[in-house]
Amino acid sequence: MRHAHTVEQVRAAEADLMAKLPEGTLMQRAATGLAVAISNFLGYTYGARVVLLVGSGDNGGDALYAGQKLARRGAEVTAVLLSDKAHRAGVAALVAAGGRAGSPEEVGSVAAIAAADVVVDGIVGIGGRPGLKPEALATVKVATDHQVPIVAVDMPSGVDVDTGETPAEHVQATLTVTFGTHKICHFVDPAAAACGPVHLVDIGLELPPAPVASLQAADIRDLYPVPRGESDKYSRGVLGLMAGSSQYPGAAVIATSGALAGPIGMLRYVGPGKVADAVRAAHPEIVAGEGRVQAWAIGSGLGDELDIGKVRELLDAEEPALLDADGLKVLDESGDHTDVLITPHAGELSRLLGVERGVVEAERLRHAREAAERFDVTVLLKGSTTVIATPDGQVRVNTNATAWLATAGAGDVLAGLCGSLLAAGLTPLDAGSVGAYLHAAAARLAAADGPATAMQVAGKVAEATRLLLRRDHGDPR
Ligand SMILES: NC(=O)C1=CN([C@@H]2O[C@H](COP(=O)(O)OP(=O)(O)OC[C@H]3O[C@@H](n4cnc5c(N)ncnc54)[C@H](O)[C@@H]3O)[C@@H](O)[C@H]2O)[C@@H](O)CC1
Ligand SMILES: Nc1ncnc2c1ncn2[C@@H]1O[C@H](COP(=O)(O)OP(=O)(O)O)[C@@H](O)[C@H]1O
Ligand SMILES: [K+]
Repeated sequence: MRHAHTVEQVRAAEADLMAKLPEGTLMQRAATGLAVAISNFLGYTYGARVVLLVGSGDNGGDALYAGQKLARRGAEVTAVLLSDKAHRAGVAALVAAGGRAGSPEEVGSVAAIAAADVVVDGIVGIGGRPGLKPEALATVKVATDHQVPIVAVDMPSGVDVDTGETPAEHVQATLTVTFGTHKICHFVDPAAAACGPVHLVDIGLELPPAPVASLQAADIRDLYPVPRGESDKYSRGVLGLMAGSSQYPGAAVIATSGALAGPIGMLRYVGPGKVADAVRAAHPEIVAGEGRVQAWAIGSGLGDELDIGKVRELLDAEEPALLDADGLKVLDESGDHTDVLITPHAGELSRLLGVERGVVEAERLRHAREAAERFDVTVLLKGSTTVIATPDGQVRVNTNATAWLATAGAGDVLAGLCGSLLAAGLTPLDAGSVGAYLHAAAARLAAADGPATAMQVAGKVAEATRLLLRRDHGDPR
C-alpha cells in the first residue's frame, strides 16, 4: 500500500527525526536519493548538462546538494537562484564542486536551460503556496518550450500539496522524486497528472497513519474474495442488477459483463422484458427476475424509466447497494446509507452537490469527502484518478488507469464489477477499491496499444484478475 501524508504530518515526523540526527543529515539523505534518481533518469552523469531552479527554501537546498554530487561525478551543473535567500551552504557546496550559481541574468539562464539535458525543479516543496512567481514561471517556460525534461524535487512546484488542486500556474514534471512518504498531490488529479512517475526515497521518517492511501497489487490480491473448497453459487454471492431501459438497453448488457467478470456466483437481472432478453442473449448464465440477493447494483442506463419508489425500497433494505448514474437521483441526506457505494463521475457528483462540474473536477478530494459525509455513503468519484471516500473520513485513490478507459459504457462495467464485489461480501470501500483497480488493469490489457470498447474492457477483467491472483506474476499493470 502506498500512503500519502499531509504537510503537517511530514513536518512533525521530520522534526522528530532531525532532533535525533546530526544537523543536515536528512537533507543529505534526500539529496543523495535525488542525485541517484537524476543519474538513473539520464542514464549517464559525466558531461550531463544539469540546470537547477532554486527557490528560497529547503527544497532548493535538496536540489543544490544533489547538484553538488552530480558535479563531483562530472556533470556540468548550473544553479539558477530565483531568490536572494537561496540555501547558502548548498550554493557554496555546489560551487566548491565546480558548479555555477547565480541569478538568472548572472548565469544566462535562458541559454543554459535551452541547452540542458535535464532541469531540476527545486523552486518550492512542501512549504510552497500554489502558483509560481513570474521569474520562476519564465524559467519553467523556457524548459517547456525547449522540451527539456523536468525532474521535480518532492513535487512539481506550484501545485497544492495537501489537496491535489492546481488553482494556478505550476511545473509539469517528467519525473518527481519525493522523500519519506507520498504527499496527497502525488495521488489526486489534477496535480497527480503534473508529477509524472513518482519515485520515493526513504529518509527514515516514522509516520502516523495516513489520511490517503493507494492500494497496490498485493493489497488487491489480499482483499479479493477467492471461493473456497466448500463454496457454492449462493455463498459466493448473488448480485441483483437493475440497469438498462428501452432507451439504453446496452447498459444492462455491459454492466452484466462487468458483474459476471467479478467474484459472484450468480446474477439476477431485474428490468424490462425486452432488455432482459438482450441480457440473456449476451449472457445465458443470468437469471431474470427478483429473488434473494446479497447486494444490489442499481442505476446504469435506467434513464427515465427509473422507479424511484422501488429503488428507495431497495436502499432501505438490509442488503448493501451500489448506486450509479440515474440511480443517484434517489439519494437524499436522510437515512442510514453506510452500506451504500455510489459511483458518480464529476458531472453526476456536481448535480448531487449543486456545484459546477468544473469545480468538482478541480477539487476532487474535497468534493468526494463532502458527499460521503453529507449523504452518509461511500463515494467512488470516477475520473483519470479515482477517489474513494467513506463517511468516516477514509480515502483511497486508484491511480493505475489509462486514458483509453474514457469510453462510453466503461462506467457500466465498473458498476457491475463493484456490485459483484459487494455481493461477494466486501465493504463498500474495499469493493470500490478492488473494482477500480481491476477495471483499470483490465483497460490496460484491452487498450495496451490503442483504443478498446467498454465490452472489450469487461472482457479483460477476468484475465486481469487471473494475473493478479497468480502470486508469481506480480502486478498486472
Ligand atoms: N524540512 C526538512 O528537514 C527536510 C526537507 N526537505 C526538503 O525541504 C522542503 C521543504 O522546505 P521548506 O520548508 O524550506 O519549504 P520550501 O522549500 O517549499 O520553500 C518555502 C519557501 O518558499 C516560499 N514560497 C512559498 N510559496 C512560494 C511560491 N509559490 N513561489 C515562490 N516562493 C514561495 C516561502 O515563502 C518560503 O520561503 C521539502 O519539500 C523537501 O524538498 C528535505 O531536505 C528533507 C529534510
Ligand atoms: N482520463 C481518464 N483516464 C483514465 N480513466 C478515465 C479517464 N476518464 C475517465 N476514466 C474512467 O473511465 C470510466 C468512465 O466512466 P463513466 O464516466 O461513467 O462513463 P460512461 O457513463 O460512459 O460509462 C470511469 O471508470 C473513469 O474513472
Ligand atoms: K519542487
